[in-house]
Amino acid sequence: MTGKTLYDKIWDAHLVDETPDGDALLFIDLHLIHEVTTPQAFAGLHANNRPVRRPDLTLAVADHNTPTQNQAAGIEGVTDPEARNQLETLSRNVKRHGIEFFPMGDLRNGIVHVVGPEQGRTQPGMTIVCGDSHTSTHGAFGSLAHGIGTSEVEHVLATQTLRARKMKNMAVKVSGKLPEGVTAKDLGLHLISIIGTAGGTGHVIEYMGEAIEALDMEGRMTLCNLSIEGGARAGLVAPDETTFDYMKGRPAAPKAGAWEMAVSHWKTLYSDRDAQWDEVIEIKGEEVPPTVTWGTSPEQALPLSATVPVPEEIEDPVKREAAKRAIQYMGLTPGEAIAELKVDRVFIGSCTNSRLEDLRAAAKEIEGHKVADGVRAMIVPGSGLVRAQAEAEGLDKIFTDAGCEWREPGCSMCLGMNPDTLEPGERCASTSNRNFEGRQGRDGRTHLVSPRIAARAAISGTLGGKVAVLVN
Ligand SMILES: CC(C)[C@H](C(=O)O)[C@@H](O)C(=O)O
Ligand code: SF4
Repeated sequence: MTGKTLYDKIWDAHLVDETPDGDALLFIDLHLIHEVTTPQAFAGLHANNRPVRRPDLTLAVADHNTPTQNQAAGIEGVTDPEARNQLETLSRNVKRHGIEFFPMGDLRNGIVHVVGPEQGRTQPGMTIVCGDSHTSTHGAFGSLAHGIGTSEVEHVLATQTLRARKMKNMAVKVSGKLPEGVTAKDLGLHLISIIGTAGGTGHVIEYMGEAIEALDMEGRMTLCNLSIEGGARAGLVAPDETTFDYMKGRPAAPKAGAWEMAVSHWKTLYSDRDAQWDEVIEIKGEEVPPTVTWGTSPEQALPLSATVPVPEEIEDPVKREAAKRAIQYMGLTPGEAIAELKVDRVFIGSCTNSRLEDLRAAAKEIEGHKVADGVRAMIVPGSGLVRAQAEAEGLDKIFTDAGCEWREPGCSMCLGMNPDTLEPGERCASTSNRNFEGRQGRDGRTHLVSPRIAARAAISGTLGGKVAVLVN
């Protein structure tokens, strides 16, 4: 018998039933919900007069369309009628079904993919779903975590199971060490530039190798978060001491004797040496450059030191056309240095990069500098707890002294469903994960980068982050 991958192990442990042609039913250990993708799901339940099967395995937050200022004013302070309606509907639904909810303004509230791990609700070996594609983030703990659609949200609410089909196994092996200053964000974007946005389609990606083992949990979450942008619904990292250290003592983590038992189970969660892989990608850690997207797709990513592609030099006709269009939308000139592009805005936040380590990395660059003239920089912590801890460490002071805006938690300008948006034509260095046309506001231009590069862009005014030497 051949060995199993980590994905195979979690799948097998959660299989309730499977037909011979592969239609399976999986038990779901944790269902995360937010205001945008649940209203119809609850409405469907109510129409059929069904209860929520396991409110105890469900956790709700309000994150996508919450404003990032004056959250203390509550829903009353939300002016957009659609946003307000979604927030009110969620509050009503969680109350009716006895679901734990961290409302806007609660210190524990924040972006769903920051809150689950922070609370210790996300645990190794679990199956985790949410009506949100970046649920892949939670795979950093060695849990099978992926996004689902609204009709599936209704199904999980009603039954605590999910209809699923087994995906394929892809291994991404990263050997050696990442160069100094190169982060999980650079690695994720670099990988997508190699495999493309469809490269992981139909697969679960397991990240492994020395460079992955060396990542902290924040880095692993960043990388797993980006799996969906590479086409894979889920990403995984096998749990290890780094995982257990992060989890220990978190509110929902197992306590006392249960902790030891949990850890000994979690230690069985790895891919066997003789596991079968459908696809293997190998990357040398040393060769991963600081990476930035220049276009309107996460795969249009290049080293920060590169120049904007010249479409005529691209052989593949589909890619050539895509590059032409992206260059036009992004207001670029073929052949110009990416590092020299001037930015108008900087956004440090989103479920990709809004955790404490991300803010620390940004603060390290910004400390003692001022935001460049004409640049507006917004720092949006991923949760109220991240915000409070950052303040306890004085990071907010570093940011505000430099002239950055220090905001309250939420998805914010990652997708601009709240008042935080780009103006048409504005160029933004953003630590988020999507850069398609209009993502951060109509005609806004997004360059996806690490917190380190974003912070340097804020103080230098250019993507490449060279702080101008002032001569007077
Ligand atoms: C609103 C939600 C459905 C969406 C997603 O699933 O990813 C959002 O979080 C995003 O990042 O675009
Ligand atoms: S921060 Fe962005 S990517 Fe993450 S859940 Fe919110 S909108 Fe989606």
